[in-house]
Amino acid sequence: MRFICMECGCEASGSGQALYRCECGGLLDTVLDDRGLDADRLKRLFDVRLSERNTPLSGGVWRYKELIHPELPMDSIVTKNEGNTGLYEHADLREYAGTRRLWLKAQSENPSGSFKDNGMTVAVSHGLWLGYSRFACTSTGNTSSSMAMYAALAGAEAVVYLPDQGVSLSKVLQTEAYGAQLVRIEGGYDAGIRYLEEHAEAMRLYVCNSLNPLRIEGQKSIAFELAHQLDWRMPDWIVLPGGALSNAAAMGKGLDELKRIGLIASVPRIAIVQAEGAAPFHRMLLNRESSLRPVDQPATIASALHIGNPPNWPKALRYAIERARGVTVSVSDRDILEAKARIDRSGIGCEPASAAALAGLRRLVADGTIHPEETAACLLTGHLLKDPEAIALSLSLWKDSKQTVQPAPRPLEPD
Ligand SMILES: N[C@@H](CCOP(=O)(O)O)C(=O)O
Repeated sequence: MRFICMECGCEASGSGQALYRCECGGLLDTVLDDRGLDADRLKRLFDVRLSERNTPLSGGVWRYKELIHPELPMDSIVTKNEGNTGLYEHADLREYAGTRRLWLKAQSENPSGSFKDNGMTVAVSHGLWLGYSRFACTSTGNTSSSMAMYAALAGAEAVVYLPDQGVSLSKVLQTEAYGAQLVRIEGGYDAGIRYLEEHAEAMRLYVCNSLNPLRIEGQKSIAFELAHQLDWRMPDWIVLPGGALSNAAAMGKGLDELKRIGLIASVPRIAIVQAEGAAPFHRMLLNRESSLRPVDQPATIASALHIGNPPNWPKALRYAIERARGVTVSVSDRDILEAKARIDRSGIGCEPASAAALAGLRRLVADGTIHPEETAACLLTGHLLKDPEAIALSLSLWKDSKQTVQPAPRPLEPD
């Protein structure tokens, strides 16, 4: 696997070592060697693997191993057959969004309840291959739950630098239940990333946050599985929530590779939806700025979007905006809760961050960016049970909006 700096273009090397950033400070990106990859042969291979049950390559990530981590030895793979998640259509949600067709890809059905598993199985497997036995992250709760689960499966140690702001209690409990050691830190996710960048190497900790390029490689599988489920014919738009922007970066990179190999005919456009109180990337593009100005105090009901300084913005810019002709939009917490209530009542269900995708799609159709005749897929990133407080809030919003004065029952007339 080759690691190239996004800033200076240098190739980073360091055998047996975890690589996150170049010496110049730029993010590292991986380059897929697509020589010899034949689209028809790959399609047949992926179909065969899909038809198998409970083999390491039958899951929705490692099924696409050739496009994710070709050289990783099979005995380093730690997997729970993650991916293989549902793709749903629901008439009420399509009507609410206003598009001709709408699919919802429920990464919330992953083993730890979020899309993080797609990337984490790859990051942890790669770390084990390099010889690490201690895995670390900072997190608003989904990343830590996922990392703790895979570390426990591998019999390794998990250390979580837990922010004292913007996390959901049930996600923290899930992380602890998988046996992770929790170290409280002051500040939010952004402070945690700064801490790990400074100290992880000295503590021989393998960092599993999405600034680790292997996380992005794993998350590309969401694009691959979506394409596979739709028989390699993609919708016009893919709409996803933007916090740390790993999803946007991975989706854009995955689509770019699918197109290059000839597995899809064209790259769908990407829409990134940020919460109004944590929208530095949207603001940067809106103001045509060339670099991101962090939001000091992110504020949103969507715990997974509680991020003011998304580390992956250069990758999201390259892959989701430039190569996938992407757009950004921001939505209010109220919009998020309203969309969440609809997704929950459709029987699919999700956490608030995921609902931002549907709220954003509705906004983009209303403002004319997306045409009603176009088709879209929204990515649902986390499970409904991840954030119980938000369930209560969206339920009361739903009940208020539906409250009508019931006519008093009439007494029965005697015959
Ligand atoms: N929502 C995330 C925050 C971003 O984490 P990362 O894994 O992309 O670094 C979380 O669950 O922690």
